[in-house]
Amino acid sequence: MLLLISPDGVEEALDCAKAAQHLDIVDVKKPDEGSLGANFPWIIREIREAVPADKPVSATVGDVPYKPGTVAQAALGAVVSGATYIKVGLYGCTTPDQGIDVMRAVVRAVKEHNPDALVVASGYADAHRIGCVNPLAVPDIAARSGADAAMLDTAVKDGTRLFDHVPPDVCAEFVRLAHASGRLAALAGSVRQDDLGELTRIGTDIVGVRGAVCEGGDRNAGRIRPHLVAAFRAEMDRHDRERTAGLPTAR
Ligand SMILES: O=C[C@H](O)COP(=O)(O)O
Repeated sequence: MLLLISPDGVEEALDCAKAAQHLDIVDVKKPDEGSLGANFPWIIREIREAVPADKPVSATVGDVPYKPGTVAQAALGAVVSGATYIKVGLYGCTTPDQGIDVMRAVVRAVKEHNPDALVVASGYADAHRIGCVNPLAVPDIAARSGADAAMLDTAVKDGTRLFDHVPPDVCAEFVRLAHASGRLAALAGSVRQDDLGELTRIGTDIVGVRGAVCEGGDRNAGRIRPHLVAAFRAEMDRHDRERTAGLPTAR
């Protein structure tokens, strides 16, 4: 399982760089603009320069409306700025067809610029609270649009978590559907260390976190701390080892 960490700007990205050996992807977002809020192109560039070259930088394009042209341009901005994972939150898409329209436009805009960049279609575990597309529709949206990964995060960061909205057996189905079409499955949403056993067991490819590696577990007031990133990674590695050894993934 890969670890994606979301700093809120250059200063926190530098802290991520200090913990670079413990993480796999640095994810640029602007939390005060939403769960998948988009940051400025120059911040993506600065963060790309600040983190080691062998660590991919991801950028969120926002909690986007159903406006394929607008979103495609934003996605191009992210990839031009140096991101190689482009994440799109399908906030304003109420049907799978709308999600596919948006993601097809994004895939074309991104891959024409950089065929190696990965496009991530993200839905929301708490979709029922915001009226957007059902979480289990996201793997099919990813497959039919040519995106590389299907993801879930939470839209409302109020302390509720991924498994509060989409229980582990449904997340397992999400992962199964993504893998069935050859996509990666990424899961996030106030994930904590004690969720890692389940996330490992169901075969999650990428886990995304912020709050769990911020001081006090507070994604807003707390800052990302390298020692918390290291501790989170150690727990991931423990579960990975147990899974590889065929042991039950204990908490
Ligand atoms: O993409 C990952 C998100 O930023 C997760 O943030 P969170 O762990 O605070 O919900």
